[in-house]
Amino acid sequence: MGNFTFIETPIEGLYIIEQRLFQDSRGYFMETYNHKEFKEAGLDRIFVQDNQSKSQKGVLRGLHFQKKYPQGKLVRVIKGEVFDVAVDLRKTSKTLGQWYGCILNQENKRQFYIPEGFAHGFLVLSETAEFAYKCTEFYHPEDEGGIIWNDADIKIEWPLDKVHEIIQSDKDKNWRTFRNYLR
Ligand SMILES: Cc1cn([C@H]2C[C@H](O)[C@@H](COP(=O)(O)OP(=O)(O)O[C@H]3O[C@@H](C)C(=O)[C@@H](O)[C@H]3O)O2)c(=O)[nH]c1=O
Repeated sequence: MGNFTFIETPIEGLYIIEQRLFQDSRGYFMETYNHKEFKEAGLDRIFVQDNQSKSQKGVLRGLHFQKKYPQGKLVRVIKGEVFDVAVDLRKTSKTLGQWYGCILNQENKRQFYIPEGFAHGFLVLSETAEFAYKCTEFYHPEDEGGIIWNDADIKIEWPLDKVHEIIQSDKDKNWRTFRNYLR
């Protein structure tokens, strides 16, 4: 039996991943990535960059993607809690424009696998959150794209009742709409 459970979501290619937790008197141990097991689950990807960020409550990062150099992302929360969202931007997908969101926190230790072709973002629900992720492509700042977080067509149900204010970068306040992206 493997250490990972891959849970399908309503959007093809998006997975919630749970790991076996080995607890003992010292604390716990878990694998967070295992190429063989991911490959057996159909996620035969090479990750080339690992990132980590810390954010205050109410911080909303996203919705980001890269155009010519799309990134698959394996994301998780080390400390705190976020509402994490992926939006299907694959132009031939039957779920184009649909979103899926999940709670990632230090207790559930869930990971979220977001393949290439999605926009990604998250809202921090705890006082602070430390977020870590692996990417299948390098960061190309000149190639970065985005969709506005509150797009009227995508209609993400952000849990805004759990934060007092939304804190964003100027870049993230000014992304285009999904309609504009489709043109
Ligand atoms: C993402 C990234 C940023 N940076 C630098 C550029 C900038 O000066 C600083 C902060 O960048 P940003 O404001 O774009 O960081 P951030 O808003 O955290 O961007 C991230 O958001 C989430 C939602 C994602 O999905 C990620 O792929 C990534 O786009 O870090 C890198 O050097 N390498 C990277 O891979």
